[in-house]
Amino acid sequence: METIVLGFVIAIVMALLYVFCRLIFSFWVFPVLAYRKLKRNGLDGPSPSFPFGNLSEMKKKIINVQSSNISHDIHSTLFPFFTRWQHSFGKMFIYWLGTEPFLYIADPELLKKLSTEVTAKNWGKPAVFRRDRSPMFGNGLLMSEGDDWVRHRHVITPAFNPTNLKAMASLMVETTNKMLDNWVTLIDSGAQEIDVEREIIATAGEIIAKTSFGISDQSGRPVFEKLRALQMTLFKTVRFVGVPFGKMLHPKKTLEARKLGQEINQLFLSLIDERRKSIRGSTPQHDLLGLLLKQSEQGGFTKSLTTQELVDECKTFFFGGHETTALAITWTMLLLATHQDWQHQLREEIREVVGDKGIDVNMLSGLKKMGWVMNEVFRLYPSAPNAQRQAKADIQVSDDLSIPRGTNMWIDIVGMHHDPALWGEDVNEFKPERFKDDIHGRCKHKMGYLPFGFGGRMCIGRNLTFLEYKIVLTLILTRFSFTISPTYCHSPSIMLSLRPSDGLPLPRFPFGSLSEMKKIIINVQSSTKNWGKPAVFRCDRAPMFGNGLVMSQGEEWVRHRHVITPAFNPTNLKAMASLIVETTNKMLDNWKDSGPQEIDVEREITATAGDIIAKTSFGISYQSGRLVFKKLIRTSQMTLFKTSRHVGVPFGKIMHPKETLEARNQPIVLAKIHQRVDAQRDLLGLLLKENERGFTTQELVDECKTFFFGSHETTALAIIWTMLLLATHQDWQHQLREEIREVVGIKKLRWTCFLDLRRCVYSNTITDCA
Ligand code: HEM
Repeated sequence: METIVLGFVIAIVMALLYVFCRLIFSFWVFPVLAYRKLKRNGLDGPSPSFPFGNLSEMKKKIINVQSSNISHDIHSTLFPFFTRWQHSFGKMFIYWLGTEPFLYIADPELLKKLSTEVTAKNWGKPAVFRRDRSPMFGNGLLMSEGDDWVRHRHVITPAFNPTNLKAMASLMVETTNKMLDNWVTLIDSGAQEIDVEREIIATAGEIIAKTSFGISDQSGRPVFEKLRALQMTLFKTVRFVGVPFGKMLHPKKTLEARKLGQEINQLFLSLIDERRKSIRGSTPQHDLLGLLLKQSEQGGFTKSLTTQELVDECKTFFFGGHETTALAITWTMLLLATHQDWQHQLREEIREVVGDKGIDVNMLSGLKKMGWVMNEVFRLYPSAPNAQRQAKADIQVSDDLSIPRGTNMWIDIVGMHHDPALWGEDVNEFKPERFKDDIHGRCKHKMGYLPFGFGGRMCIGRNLTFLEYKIVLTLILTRFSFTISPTYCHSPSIMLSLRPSDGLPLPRFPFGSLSEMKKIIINVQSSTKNWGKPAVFRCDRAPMFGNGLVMSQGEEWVRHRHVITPAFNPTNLKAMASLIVETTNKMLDNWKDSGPQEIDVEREITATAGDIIAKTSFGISYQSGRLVFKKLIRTSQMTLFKTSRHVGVPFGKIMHPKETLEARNQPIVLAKIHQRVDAQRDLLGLLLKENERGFTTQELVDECKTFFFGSHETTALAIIWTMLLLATHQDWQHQLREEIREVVGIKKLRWTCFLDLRRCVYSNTITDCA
């Protein structure tokens, strides 16, 4: 017995020793050996500390620089540590992400030598990134290595042949026009600003969903929302990539990323399943997914992809295929807004090349200047700011430089694109003419300009990007012109890709046709989005407003505002007018019939405004509208604001348990929502439509409450105060009545000055009031 126990203990001790040794070797011995080898080659770098490497220094220095002065010198603000280390150690040095040494490269000559030595198949990707980014890209083309990479690339390449790309053009035009029509509606409806970055990303997403996966905006939207959430989880938080057990420092984020990754996998799995079924029944589609499936079913062993590989490719293309292009267009809008001469030149070019006819793909190559602008935008603001590699074998670069197997490399694309030694002293200036007669933009080294990577692993989607970029920009420039607001704040940031950290909102702007251009003001300062509401009020007033538009913040607010704005476009507003007249006349008839006794005007007008909003925004009857309204106002407002409460005091609500419970009014609103099944174009109709696309029922309830309260009482009070002021300023009352008589005419006024109101809430002197 003792021998068994002893044996058991020894086995455990051995196992623990083995795990310990492995950890020591993985996190200490191997990285240090690789580091020493690199140092022997004369490479140096900042001193690391165990186990964070140089991370603490890197994180400390990342400041989100916001400036009203638009400087394109973004390398020194986004990567100040790289700029500093470059000064000390040159364009090639070693730095550490946790316990992983990285060879930093901003030297095009070294890249050239590496590309000649190593074939695409023999490049690996740093294991630390493959693991970290796996919820997003899995083992898709971007992350795969060796023979796997060859197989994937072979299967995917035909999807980007010119015939397939051309076939995508009409969908691109259609989807972009839909976005631009929406801008017009938003402008007409008085929207204060449009977040152009968000709009363009959504449109690029729709384009990739339709063209590569043959799915509608509606089915693609959940994928994008989850991908976006995943991107936020992975790249917006301070994380410790490369630090042993670094994920454990953020267990919540790690689990969230894993969960989102799995949910996205599930969405794609069902998409793939559906397509598999439909392929058997009908002719296969020639989009990316169609090709992947066809190859997988007929391609034989060398060409087929497993279902998991298919899912990973879908994720890679969904993400990689829309955000990068959308960001390039967004940065272009910013640069054209600050360089009106170029905006003008491009518009002129479009006029000459495309004219008033529809866009023909064959014409796009004639848009030469647009090509220069595109290249210059890719230089100054490359959507993919860096590339990573891992050496799969020792690389003998030169007699005195050998890069050992397993070395991770970080290729600083932004660094090279902003290097004055390669581009000259005007490196940080927007000068598209650099690319006039030279596809490398007169860069002193051909490998100094790498917006799409290099060698055999160059971006597979670049031709799709060129096509989409030119189509979208042509349509935007044809319908809109734009300039920049003096309050613009420039703050590029990295969230895997290079983006404006606060989006690119345009405040309401007029639009014109190609022949009649007007100014758009670009206000890239997203102050509205960044305003929050005091938490103490958000919590206290939750029964009344929930997290509806009045109380929502940040991205949530942008999304809600975006959904709701179309409900207030002129067509919808006009349609409300007859209901407003009818409901008001009903109230006035009631006043007339009420005899000489007093009328509480405040109560009457508030109730009528409530009825109006019930009918016009929620399409519900006078009676049911009144019920909701009464419940909301009398319970919430009276309970919340009429009693003396202890807002801001910890557990203050416990001091008023009755009012607190009474203020919860959600069920009545929910019941009303459930009754609505029709598809009207009023506010609730729009919200319900959005509900099907991801607006939660709670958000729906909160918006209904917000609008029920916010939209009737405020207007009613304005009318009531006007009545009081007109009652005390008879001259103005008279002038207004005269004006109405002139403008509207006597026939349309059913009665003026008929009522003899003895009392209203604020005054008992109002007489002859209409
Ligand atoms: C402005 C647009 C784009 C930019 C700046 C861009 C940039 C890049 C860069 C720099 C790489 C090389 C990464 C590396 O070497 O580690 C790359 C690879 C890749 N890109 Fe793009 N890309 C763009 C658009 C697209 C589009 C539209 C798609 C797909 C529809 C796409 C899919 C991919 C894929 C799958 C790879 C991996 C290729 C491989 O390793 O074989 N990209 N891209």
